[in-house]
Amino acid sequence: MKQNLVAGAWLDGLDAVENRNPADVSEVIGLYARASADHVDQAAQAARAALPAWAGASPQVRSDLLEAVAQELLARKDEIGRVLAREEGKTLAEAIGETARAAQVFRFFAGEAIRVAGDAIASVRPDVDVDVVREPVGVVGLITPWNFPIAIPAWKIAPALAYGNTVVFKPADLTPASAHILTQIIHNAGCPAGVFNLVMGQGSVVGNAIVSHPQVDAISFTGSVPVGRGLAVQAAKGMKKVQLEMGGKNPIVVMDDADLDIAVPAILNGAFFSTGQRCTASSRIIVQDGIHDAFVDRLTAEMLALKVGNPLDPSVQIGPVVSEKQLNGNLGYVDLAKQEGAEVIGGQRIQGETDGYFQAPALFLNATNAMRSTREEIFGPCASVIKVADFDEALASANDTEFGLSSGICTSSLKYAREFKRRSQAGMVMVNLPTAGVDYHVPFGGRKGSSHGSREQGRYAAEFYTIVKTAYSFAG
Ligand SMILES: NC(=O)C1=CN([C@@H]2O[C@H](COP(=O)(O)OP(=O)(O)OC[C@H]3O[C@@H](n4cnc5c(N)ncnc54)[C@H](OP(=O)(O)O)[C@@H]3O)[C@@H](O)[C@H]2O)C=CC1
Ligand SMILES: O=C(O)CCC(=O)C(=O)O
Repeated sequence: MKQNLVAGAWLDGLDAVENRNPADVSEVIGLYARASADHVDQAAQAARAALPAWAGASPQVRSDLLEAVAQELLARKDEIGRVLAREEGKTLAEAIGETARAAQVFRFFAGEAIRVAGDAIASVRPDVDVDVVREPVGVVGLITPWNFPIAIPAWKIAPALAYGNTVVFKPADLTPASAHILTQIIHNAGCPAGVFNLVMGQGSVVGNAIVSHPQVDAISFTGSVPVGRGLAVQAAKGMKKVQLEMGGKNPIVVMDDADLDIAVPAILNGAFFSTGQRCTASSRIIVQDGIHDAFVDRLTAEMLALKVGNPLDPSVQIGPVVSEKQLNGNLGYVDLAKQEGAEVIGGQRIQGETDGYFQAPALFLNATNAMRSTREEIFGPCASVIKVADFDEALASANDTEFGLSSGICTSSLKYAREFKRRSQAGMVMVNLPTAGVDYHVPFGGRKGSSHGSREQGRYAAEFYTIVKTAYSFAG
C-alpha cells in the first residue's frame, strides 16, 4: 500500500482506494492510503512547525531542491508517463510530455527561488528608507484535479516551495499514483520533514479538512466550479488567501479567411486530445458561414479518423474517459444535444478489446449558445459548432458565456486577430492555435466564472505565494 507523507514519515490512512486503469478496469494500478481529518491536522501542524526554518533557509537551498526534482522527473519521464497514462487515460506521448513539462516548471522555479525581488521606494521623509519585501504566505493547502495529475501539482508545489512556503498537498482521489511518485521524488531529493506533506483521499474529508484548518494560511485549488465556489466561501470564514482555477467552455472562431491547414489540426487537437478532458478544451467552435461547410466536412472526416483505444498503443490518439461517472456524464450530454436539436456526429460509447471507458469524439452541429449542451462544460471529447455571419457576431458569441478561461481565433487577417485579442473576455487568447496547450513559464488563468484570485505559473505566481511587507527604517 502506498502511504501518505506527514511530517517526514510515511503513514497509513483511514482506509484505502484501489486505483484502476480506465482503459482496462480489471487492472489495478495500486492501493493508496486515504488520509483522515486527523492526518490533515498532523500535516498542517508539521507544516507550521517547519515553516520558520524553510522560509529562513538560503534561497539557494530551495533552488537546489527544485532543480533536483526537475532532474529526477526528466530522467524518469518515460516511466512516470506510463503510470500517468495508465491511471488517467491520456496517451503515452501526452503523459510523457506532461511529465517533462512538470520538470520544466520545477526548473523554472528553481531559478525564481533566487530571483525573488522586492522594491526600494523613496520615502517622503528624506531620513527614512522604505523597503518592500516579499515573504512566504505560510502554510499552503494545494488541492488538484485528476486531468493533469503531474503538471497541475507541479504548477502549485514548485512556486510554493520556491518562495519559502510549506505545503499540505491533496491530489485527486482518482489519480493518486502520479502524485505519490512526485511526493517520493520531492522527499528523496532531501526536502526537510514537514515542509512537504501528502494527504491522499476524498475531497469531502481531506479537502474539507485542509480548507477549514486554522493553521493553513492559503489555498490553491484547481477543479470544478461548484467545488471551487464552496471552498472559497469556507476559506473566507478563516480569512485565508484563495486562488481558484475552474472550468471553461472555450470558444474558437474560424473566420472565412482562415487557413484550414492550420485551423483543422488546431481544433482537432484543442477539442479532442487528452479526450477533451481539459479546462482549456476548444469546446465551442464558432464558424463564419462562408467557410462553414468546407470546414465542417474536413473536421468531421478527420475527427472520425481519430483512433480511440489503449493509450499505451503509440498509434492511438484518444484514450479512454477517466471514469464511469465522467463517461456517463458525457453520454448524457450527447443525448441532451440531440434533444436540443443539434445534429450529433459520433459520441457513442465504444466497446474496446478491454473493459474500458472509451467514447468516440463528438461534434454537435447547428448548435447555439442557448443549448445547455453548448453552454455547460462537459469535460469530455464533445464540441459544439455554431454558425455565424460575421466577425461581430463571432465575437459576441465567443463572449456569451459565464466562463472566460481561454479563447481562440483562426484567421489570416491581422485586423481580426488584433481585435479579437483586445475584445475577448478570456484570460488567455490564442491566434491560429488551439485554446489548449500552454507554455510552462507564462501566466495561466481566466476571467469571469473560470478563475478567482491571482494567476498561476511564471513569475506572476509570486502574487499568490508571497505576501508583501513594507519596512520603514530610520537610522537616527
Ligand atoms: N481551470 C483549470 O485550471 C482547470 C480546471 N479543471 C476543472 O476540474 C474539473 C474536473 O476535475 P475534478 O477533479 O472532477 O474536479 P473537482 O472539483 O471535483 O475536484 C477537484 C479537487 O477538489 C477536491 N474536492 C472535492 N470536493 C471538495 C471539498 N468539498 N473540499 C475540498 N476539496 C474538494 C477533489 O477531491 P476528489 O478527488 O476526492 O473529488 C479534487 O482533489 C472540471 O470541471 C475542470 O473544468 C481541471 C483542470 C484545470
Ligand atoms: O496544459 C496543462 O498543463 C494544463 C492545462 C489545464 O489545466 C487544462 O487544460 O485542464
